[in-house]
Amino acid sequence: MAKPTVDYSLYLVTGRDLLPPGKDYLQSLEESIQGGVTVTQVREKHADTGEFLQIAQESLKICRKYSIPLIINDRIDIALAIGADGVHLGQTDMPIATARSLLPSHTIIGVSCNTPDHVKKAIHDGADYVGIGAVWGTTTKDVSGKILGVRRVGELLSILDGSGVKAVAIGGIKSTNLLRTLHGSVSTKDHTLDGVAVVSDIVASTTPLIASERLTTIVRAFKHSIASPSEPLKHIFSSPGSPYDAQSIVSGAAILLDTIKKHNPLIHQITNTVVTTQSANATLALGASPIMATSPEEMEDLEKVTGSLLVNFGTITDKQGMLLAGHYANLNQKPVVFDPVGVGATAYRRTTANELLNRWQPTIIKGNAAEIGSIANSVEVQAKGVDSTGSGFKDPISVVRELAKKERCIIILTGVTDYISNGSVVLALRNGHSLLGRITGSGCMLGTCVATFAAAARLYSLDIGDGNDTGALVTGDMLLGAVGGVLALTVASEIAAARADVKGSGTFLPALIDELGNLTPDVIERRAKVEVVG
Ligand SMILES: Cc1ncc(COP(=O)(O)OP(=O)(O)O)c(N)n1
Ligand SMILES: Cc1nc(C(=O)O)sc1CCOP(=O)(O)O
Repeated sequence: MAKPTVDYSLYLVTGRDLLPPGKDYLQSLEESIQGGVTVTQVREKHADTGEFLQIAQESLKICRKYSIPLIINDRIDIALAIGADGVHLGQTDMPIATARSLLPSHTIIGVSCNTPDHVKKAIHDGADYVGIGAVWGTTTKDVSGKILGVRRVGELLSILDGSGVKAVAIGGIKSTNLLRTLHGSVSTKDHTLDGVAVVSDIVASTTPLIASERLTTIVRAFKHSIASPSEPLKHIFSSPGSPYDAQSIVSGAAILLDTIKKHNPLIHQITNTVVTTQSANATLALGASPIMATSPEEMEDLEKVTGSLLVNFGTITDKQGMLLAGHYANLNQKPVVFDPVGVGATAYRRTTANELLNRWQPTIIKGNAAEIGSIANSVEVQAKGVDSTGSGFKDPISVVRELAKKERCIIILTGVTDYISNGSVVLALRNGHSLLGRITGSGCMLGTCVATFAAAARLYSLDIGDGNDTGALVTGDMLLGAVGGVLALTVASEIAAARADVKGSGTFLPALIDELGNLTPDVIERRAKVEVVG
């Protein structure tokens, strides 16, 4: 008998303790399957053998009725007794080889993994799938000291690349963090999860059919979005699928300025106290509206109405607000721009950056060489406070491309030449003026401009009817958003610096705000110095 092909998309792990009062276990299981559960594991941590056997037999009948596989947690004897399709083994349970020798050859065997060594061993021992967890915190099981975060799930998936072993993530997965879980848990070779294993978000629901339908819709949308990513601004590029060329990029970025003025998006900025006013003024000058809210209590409401979010942690006083804002921005498919100011300077900043990046997916990360180096775990460029020392990376093109792939977002590396990559194309932008380096917060204003253009990139995609990808974390061509934001500030700086009334940095700042306000798509296009360099 051949091994069954298992669809791991929505893997229900049962938990009778969590059923709402009055909800019957078998009724809940059947409704969950009707809502889209594709495989079920019976997990009984407190039942004695007789009770476990009975629950397993009854569960099997329901799974057979809907033709989905049934897996037994820990107990080989129960799996054998009922003729289950598989077993799930923990790290301290029976070794895979022993289980295989006892079970029919077509039995699916899954194993829990929390470290790279667990994954390597699972591949070596011939596991059919691994359960990687805990991805988030959960109250269903004690996972203290074992919470991985989505980015480490991605690292474990990288070990599975090419092995053929399937993978689900488990631990704290809910409809509210599912899309983030799926998007964040990806190997550098684009190996994604085969599915997610869920207990409480389904079992604790009074309406498990609706709960599993909600999860199924998200998993399907994600799989669809990954299989058929949307085209960059279609009408600008000569033919569908054509590679980016510098002229099309500049045109696509420049027209976003019209979109900003048309929609006047709200740009939510959690930024540092040094630059709040000038960042808000830069937003207004571009034709958008700033909101500089920081209280955690308002993030859920705010991210429904914003155009984009900027998280700049020059002064980290609002960590809880930052965590929630990014979470809700992801949930509402809004672009998130992360400006990890001075991230290399202290251990606290590094830990905070890690925490934020595990909680939400940035759309764009923008930083100087020291900041980008720190996020990339490189020691090539040293930091001095919030500034870089030295001239930058020997090979900035590879740095931005690799980091964009790893973090699954656009990377902007600022400097005399700015480099931008989406993980495949790398652009060099050579606009700007040295006076930018003589005012405080010009880097932060750049983040503001990028967030404003990112909001426009999303709105543009909605305007042209291309924003319906519910499986994407954000829609719109964010490479163009990044380029537009950088060009706006750097081109405006050149025009401001050339004005007769600008005598130095003091007169430069107001002139810069004026010239941001005077920009037109034509001016940006004419003055842009953009080159595809990789
Ligand atoms: C799919 C999946 N992944 C991981 C686990 C955890 O199994 P284990 O480590 O054996 O812990 P217990 O479930 O026995 O508490 C799982 N059950 N399913
Ligand atoms: C059974 C289990 N195993 C985990 C692991 O990390 O191995 S976490 C977990 C519980 C998952 O429950 P919920 O979906 O309610 O968070």
